[in-house]
Amino acid sequence: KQLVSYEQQLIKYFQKMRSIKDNSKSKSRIVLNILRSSQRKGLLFDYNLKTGFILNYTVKKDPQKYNISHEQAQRYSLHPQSVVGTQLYETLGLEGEIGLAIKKLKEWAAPRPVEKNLMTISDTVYIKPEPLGVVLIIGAWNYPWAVTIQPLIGAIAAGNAAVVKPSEVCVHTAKVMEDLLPLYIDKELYPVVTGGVSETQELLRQRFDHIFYTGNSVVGKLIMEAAAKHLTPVTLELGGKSPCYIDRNCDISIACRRVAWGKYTNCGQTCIAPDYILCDPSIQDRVIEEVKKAIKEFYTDNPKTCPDYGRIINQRHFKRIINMLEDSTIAVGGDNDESDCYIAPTVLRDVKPEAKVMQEEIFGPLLPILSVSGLDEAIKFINKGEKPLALYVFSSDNKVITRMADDTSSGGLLANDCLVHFSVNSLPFGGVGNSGMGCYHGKYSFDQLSHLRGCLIKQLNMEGVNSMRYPPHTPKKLGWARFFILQNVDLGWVGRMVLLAVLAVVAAVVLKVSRRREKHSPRDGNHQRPQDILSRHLCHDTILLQF
Ligand SMILES: NC(=O)c1ccc[n+]([C@@H]2O[C@H](COP(=O)([O-])OP(=O)(O)OC[C@H]3O[C@@H](n4cnc5c(N)ncnc54)[C@H](O)[C@@H]3O)[C@@H](O)[C@H]2O)c1
Ligand SMILES: CCCCCCCCCCCCCCCCCC=O
Repeated sequence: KQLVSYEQQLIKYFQKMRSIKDNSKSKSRIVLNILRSSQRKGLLFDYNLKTGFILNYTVKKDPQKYNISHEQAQRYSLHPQSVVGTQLYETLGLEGEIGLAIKKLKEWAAPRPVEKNLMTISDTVYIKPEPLGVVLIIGAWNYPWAVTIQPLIGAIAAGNAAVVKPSEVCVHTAKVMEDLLPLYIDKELYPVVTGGVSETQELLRQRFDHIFYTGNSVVGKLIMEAAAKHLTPVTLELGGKSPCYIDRNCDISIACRRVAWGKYTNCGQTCIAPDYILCDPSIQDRVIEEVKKAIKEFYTDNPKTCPDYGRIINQRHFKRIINMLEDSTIAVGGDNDESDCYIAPTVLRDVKPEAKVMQEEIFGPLLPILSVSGLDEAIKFINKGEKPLALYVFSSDNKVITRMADDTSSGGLLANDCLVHFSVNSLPFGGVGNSGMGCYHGKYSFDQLSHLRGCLIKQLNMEGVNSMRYPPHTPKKLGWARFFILQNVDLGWVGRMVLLAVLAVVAAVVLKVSRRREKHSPRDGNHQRPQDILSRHLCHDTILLQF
């Protein structure tokens, strides 16, 4: 019943929207009004809740409908992962984000009172989150649901309309999104636009209120350039080489199992995969052995036939990754099959910083090991490169972890594990420097896609207090202004009222006295020494503070 009346309301609004031609600003404003009340947002989420999961099952169950074979569905349509893997790595996170947004939306969207100073003590001072308008979401192919729908959840929660542009590289997923999203969320508020680079470029020529892009740093610069033409703010979720330091002092077997999971999940095509290992040469052989053991444990002796081991997304990427092997020594794996886009989980030993595999983000199942003499050298090496999206450190010594955290910078830092920080929705997820700007997940998505409007509501009374800011400006008034502006207060409601009354009386007395004095002295005739003025003001401050 509720949904029916909600839809009727929407229809009414859409009719109104259609009558406004070519004025995206007012159109989006009307869109926003529809979405503003949290109850309505809740209803939208009820629609959305179904989305990710139905997408997953529908295509798996009925791939013919999308004109693709079961094998293609397995490989490309949702994820180059297994059916269960897709849920673990993609839709589980979406479910969590949707649940959290439903639970917290009222709190996130509510006005946020802020600290006050003496000047604003009797005013209402707060931050009002408001929608930005229409957001353009450009997704990447490697976790197509996670990186496209998760920003959409934030956009909807924050009350925006959004244009969704899935990556053309995962062509089947894009088709599925285009077909199925409109069945569960409103196609006028959240249209899906498919297509390749030229379609994305055409979209980028339009004026949006925010662009949320996930993909590589080269295209990230083009996105920012296009956005600059309209002064549109951007979130750039980029990639790069995420280092992984394994300290001598740690349980190497557990560390390597976790690193192997982080690296070979989705065949290494994960933005936060550990790109390479830094370790002392004395533990390299042990590391290789333990990673090898983990590969066997996860993907059997023959990963090619293991349903949990993925494939490279296409032959262009396959060739790019194989080329990186050229000047390095293979310690584990290395076998591959171009016709099947298969590259075995691979470990490379004694890799030099100049090696091909170290020149760009690998984004594939190759794990180079580089020697460093210890933590200092590891930190130096990391700091020579661009700031990474993720930084991993494995150690049983908390001092090592703290030093790594203190002496480096990265989008996120994870000690003694890989990838899982992505699933913690109380942590901001995003890059820094070359790995991106802005962040999302949980409340951060809401804030990222909202305008945090600073609001100060005054009354027209208490004009006497304002005399200190009106000309003629005098050192004395400045002293008072300093005091009123620089003192932060948190006295509670009763305390505020008492202090306010006292201050009003004091201000009135002080102003009366100073006006009387000004009457008897010329306006510019102030010959007092600065230190006298200062000490007098300090004295006033002290008296007032005693109140
Ligand atoms: N930080 C993150 O959350 C995150 C998540 C996933 C991937 N990534 C990074 O993304 C990269 C892999 O993705 P990709 O870049 O191969 O994805 P991609 O090729 O799918 O490109 C991403 C999007 O950019 C658009 N695009 C491509 N070329 C364009 C151009 N010239 N102009 C305008 N738009 C263009 C595409 O249409 C697509 O929608 C890796 O570097 C990875 O680390 C980052
Ligand atoms: C106690 C067992 C809990 C198991 C939780 C497992 C959660 C796994 C979450 C991994 C997250 C996958 C990373 C996806 C990154 C997508 C963006 C980059 O490409």
